[in-house]
Amino acid sequence: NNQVCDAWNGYDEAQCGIQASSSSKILIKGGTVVNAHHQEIADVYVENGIIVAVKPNIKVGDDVTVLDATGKYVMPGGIDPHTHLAMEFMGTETIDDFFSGQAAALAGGTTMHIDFVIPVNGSLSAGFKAYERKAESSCMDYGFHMAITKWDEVVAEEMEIMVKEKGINSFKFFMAYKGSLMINDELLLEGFKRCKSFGALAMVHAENGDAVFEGQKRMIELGITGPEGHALSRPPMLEGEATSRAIRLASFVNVPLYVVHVMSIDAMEEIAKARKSGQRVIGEPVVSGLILDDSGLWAPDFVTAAKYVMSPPIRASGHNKALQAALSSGVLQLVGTDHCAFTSTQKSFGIDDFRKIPNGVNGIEERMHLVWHTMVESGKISLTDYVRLTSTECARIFNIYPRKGAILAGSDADIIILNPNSSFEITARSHHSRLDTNVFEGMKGKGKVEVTIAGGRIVWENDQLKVVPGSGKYIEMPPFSYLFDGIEKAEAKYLSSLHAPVKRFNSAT
Ligand SMILES: NC(=O)NCCC(=O)O
Ligand SMILES: [Zn+2]
Ligand SMILES: [Zn+2]
Repeated sequence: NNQVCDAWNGYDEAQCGIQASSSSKILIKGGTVVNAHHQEIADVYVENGIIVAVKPNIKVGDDVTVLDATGKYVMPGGIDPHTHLAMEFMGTETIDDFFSGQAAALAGGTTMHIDFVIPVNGSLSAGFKAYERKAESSCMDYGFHMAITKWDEVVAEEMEIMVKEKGINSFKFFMAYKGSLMINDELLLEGFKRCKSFGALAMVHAENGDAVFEGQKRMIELGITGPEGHALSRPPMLEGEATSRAIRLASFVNVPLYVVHVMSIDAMEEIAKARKSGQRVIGEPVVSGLILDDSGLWAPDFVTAAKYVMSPPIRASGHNKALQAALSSGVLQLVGTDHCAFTSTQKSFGIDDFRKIPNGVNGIEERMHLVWHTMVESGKISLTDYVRLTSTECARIFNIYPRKGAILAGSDADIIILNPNSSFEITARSHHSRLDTNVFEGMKGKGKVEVTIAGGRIVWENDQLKVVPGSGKYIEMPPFSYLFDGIEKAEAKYLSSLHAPVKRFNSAT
């Protein structure tokens, strides 16, 4: 039973059985295998979901599916560090659930994503349970970050359980969304301290939520109620301020920091400054911020303009190019999507008031193609950089490398074959998300993912998806990634620097 399960029309679990075992042995022949630090012409042999060998001229028997990759690139499947599938947000729920969002991802060459668990009434364990259920229909591997939306002793204890028992090694703190997800600096500090003690990565949505609230009031008072009011109410300076504050507080606590969806030069420059000073700060741009500018938000018709509403907002032209440069120069380290899909009907909740437009855009299916087109085709980055930015660095940061993010013997068989001479075109008509719009509508480019292999199964070939609900695995992510290496030495140095003034003070009194 090897059914094609249609993510748009839903799927019939009875029909979408476990795939035939014929694809459990695969040989990819003659392609250029690209890893983050090396590329070579080699064959890749896969058995039972694992890469068994990577070398030239592998000979196999008749029971093996052979894919010819001559003239093409064989690369680790993309890992998207930032998605929101089946997320309840702003009075509604994202249209892509774990099945449809992942099917779309696979069609675009992404084979793993990390989604954000939102606590239920502040409870991390209730949130985790809810997301376990949401993810039951998964057709590709996934991991979880956890959001922290309130603070008390229970939350502090549950953080430890999440890290030690549930495979979560990162916590996101929202500095925006006043009145719902936003936390204050006191909570941010408490959370950072806890993250540090468990070797978990602290992540921030960096916008000054109080100032955004004020900005929104100003817009409404001026009679600006359309989608453009969204961008006008939360300018780049508010993203820069929050990024700087989070960076300084992380430095104060001496914990590594990950800034999600870096959308502006203002935020990027704060990250650049901190990294230059030696602080461990990771900056994640998302594909919408890298590629688009804010012109769509000014479209005269609401449906078009509202589809671009996300937070922080898509910025004026110039920010995107600066973020691309920061990515190629190493100031920013990996690319996510923040895939958070709301239909035009859902977006129309805010037809009279931009504050009610559900925030979020698509990208999970488009990221690999758009980063290829914008960064590799244009000569801004190398092939190996492409693999690092779309896959390997994410695996390293979240401590699952080299199981993920590499084409090496022993790694999971999550592989794409990209044809640099073939082309792609993005339209809502043909994409695999359930969304009825696409913020990248009409974009075309060279370099197409022709085959996706996830967990050793060929799930995308000849423009056809073959996905099996329930086949995706939850990937536990252990704490203390490389970002924590040596951090206690820096701490010891800091503490010893305090001794001199303390001694001076003691001898004077
Ligand atoms: N980014 C956005 O607009 N929606 C998703 C929630 C978040 O990441 O802030
Ligand atoms: Zn966010
Ligand atoms: Zn997000």
